[in-house]
Amino acid sequence: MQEVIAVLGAGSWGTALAVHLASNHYRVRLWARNPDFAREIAAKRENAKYLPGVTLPSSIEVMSELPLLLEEAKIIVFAVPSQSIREVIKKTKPLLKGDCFLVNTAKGLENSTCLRLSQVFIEELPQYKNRLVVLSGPSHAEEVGRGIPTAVVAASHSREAAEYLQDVFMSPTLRVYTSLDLVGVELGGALKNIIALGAGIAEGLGYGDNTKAALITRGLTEIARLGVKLGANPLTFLGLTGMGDLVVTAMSRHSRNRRAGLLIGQGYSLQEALERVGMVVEGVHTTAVARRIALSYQIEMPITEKTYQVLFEGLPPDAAVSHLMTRSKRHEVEETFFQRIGY
Ligand SMILES: NC(=O)c1ccc[n+]([C@@H]2O[C@H](COP(=O)([O-])OP(=O)(O)OC[C@H]3O[C@@H](n4cnc5c(N)ncnc54)[C@H](O)[C@@H]3O)[C@@H](O)[C@H]2O)c1
Ligand SMILES: O=P(O)(O)OC[C@H](O)CO
Repeated sequence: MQEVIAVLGAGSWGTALAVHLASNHYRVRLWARNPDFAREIAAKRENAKYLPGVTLPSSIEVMSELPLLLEEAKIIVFAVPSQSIREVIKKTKPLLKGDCFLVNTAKGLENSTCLRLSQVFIEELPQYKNRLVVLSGPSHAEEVGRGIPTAVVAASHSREAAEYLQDVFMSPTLRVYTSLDLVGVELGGALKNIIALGAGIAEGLGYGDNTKAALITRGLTEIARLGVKLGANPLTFLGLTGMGDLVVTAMSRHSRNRRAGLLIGQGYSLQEALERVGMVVEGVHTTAVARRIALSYQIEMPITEKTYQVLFEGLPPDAAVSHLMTRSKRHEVEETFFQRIGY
């Protein structure tokens, strides 16, 4: 019999990962904090609110009692929004046995501290530093839940931990690579949501594929600029958790960030857009945090800045695009910057 894996968070991603891990023959327990919601999913064998149309195999136990859920769990997968990660770690902390592995799948930065989420884990649970793995990459729940071929990255401070979780998640439909560049992997996963919001806004304004391609590629430049400053390997941003996730989030019909941007571009307020999407839109907090970091390091992030002004300062979306288009002229490749850092 395979190990028990606890998945914390019965939203779209937690549910899709639970289904995937069950198909890899693990004994999966899925945690929904609301007992009625847990009972509903268990009875229907479907998470109709967050992942309709995907059947949960009978081997997945859905529950709301955390102590029961974590009993025997060898691997604990966190799939709640980034701003809830610390709260859920704190709840989990007294129940951990010591020899389990922790997997973070949330993509964001903590608003109150500007920390990457692995830093939040390590602050709360320093003894788990080498048992913590971040799973990231272009992976929409709606596709992973249906077994559509997908490739992701397992990143960790520990090669052994990354390789262990690579084996756990790997399947004929989910290909898993490993990485030791936690900074690059986490920043790529978090910051792409800002650009996806921007791409959605451009689409909502009625602009075309050229505009989106420009936002994606120039967006990647500013993500890498900040990432390198914070210690990431620039090549990580060309990989699955960088370019890969940026492309899928900016382009996919499943993306919550793109959808929220689309609604804002069409004239809805931020609040209205979030209500209509009805699931977490990580890019909103991330835009505010990334802008704060960029200002403190004096890193130029024009798309992030304009997205911030649209979301929080009432800048009309068409004016934001116009500001970006009429910035002072420059070279595309910032040779001096990359030479300075040795690449
Ligand atoms: N949905 C995807 O395709 C996908 C893919 C990869 C990564 N992610 C990341 O996974 C994270 C979760 O996203 P999602 O799409 O599943 O969100 P979601 O909105 O579909 O679901 C979030 C779930 O977390 C629960 N939750 C929120 N706060 C909680 C708390 N304090 N305690 C317990 N439960 C809480 C909600 O009730 C809900 O069930 C995000 O960081 C997202 O970026 C999502
Ligand atoms: O649907 P989104 O925009 O939250 O994106 C989900 C994942 O991060 C895609 O890899």
